Amino acid sequence: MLGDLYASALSEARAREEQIGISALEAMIAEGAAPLDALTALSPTETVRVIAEVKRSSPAQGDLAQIPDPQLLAQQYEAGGASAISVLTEQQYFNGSLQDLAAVRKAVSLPILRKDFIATEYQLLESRAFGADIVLLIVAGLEQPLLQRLYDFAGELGLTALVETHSAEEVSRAVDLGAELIGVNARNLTTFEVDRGLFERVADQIPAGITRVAESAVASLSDVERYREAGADAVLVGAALVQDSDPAQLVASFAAVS
Ligand SMILES: O=P(O)(O)OC[C@@H](O)[C@@H](O)c1c[nH]c2ccccc12
Repeated sequence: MLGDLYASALSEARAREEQIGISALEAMIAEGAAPLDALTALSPTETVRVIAEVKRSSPAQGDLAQIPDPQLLAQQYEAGGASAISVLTEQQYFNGSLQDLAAVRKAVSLPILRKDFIATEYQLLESRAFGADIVLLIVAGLEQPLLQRLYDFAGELGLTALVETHSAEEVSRAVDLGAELIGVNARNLTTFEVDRGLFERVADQIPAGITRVAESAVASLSDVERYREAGADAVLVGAALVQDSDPAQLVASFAAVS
C-alpha cells in the first residue's frame, strides 16, 4: 500500500510539473515569504504542542469530513491554540490539494506541514512555493541515500523536515540523518494497523534535544495524556478534530495537557 501511495503522489506531481516547471516554482519561492521557524514553534514546553490536521479522507479511515472551507477549519485550530497545522495535499487517496495548502497559508500565521508522499526534489520545491514550512519525510518509504538527499535539500530550502518512523530501527535511521523533529506514527502505512503503544516503546530511542511527535490514533483526551506521559513534545491529530463539532475547543483541551 505504501508503494501505491508514493506511485499516486508521484504521478500527481509529474502532471503538475507539466503546468508549473522548476523555474516557475523557484520564482514563486523568491517572491514569497521566508519559511516560519517550525522548530521553535514546536519546541518542548510545559504543555503538549498540538499539530492539527486538515484531512478529508484516508485509505485507512475512509471519508472523514467534507471540509468545504479548509481556511475556516485552520482558523478554528489556530484559535484553539494549535502550534502548527498539517494539510494533506495528496489527491487520489486523501482528497487534498496544494490549493488547500495555499488557502490555509493565507488564513493562519502558524507553521504549516505539507502532508504528502514526498520522494523528489520537485515536491520539496512545490512545498515551499505553496507556503509550507514543514514537510513530511517517511522513513519506511525511502531508501536511506534518497532520504538523506531529500532531508538535506529540505534544509537548504529552509523547510523543517518531520521525519516519520514506525519502529526503533527507523528511529535510528532518522537520528542518523540529523533529524531535529521525529514523529512516531502509531499507524502502519502498509497494513493500516494502529498500535497505540508504539510511541511509548520507542520514545526513549529518540535522543534528548530532538523534538518528539506522537502521530495518529488520538481519539480522546486520555490518548493525548498517555502520549504526553510517554514523553511526547507534540501530538499530531487528524480524524478526531475534523469530525468534532467544535474543533477549536477540542484543540484547546488537548493543548492544555501538561
Ligand atoms: O487521523 P489521525 O489518526 O489523528 O492521524 C493523523 C496523522 O497522524 C495521520 O494523518 C498521518 C500520519 N502520518 C501520515 C502519513 C501519510 C498520511 C497520513 C498520515
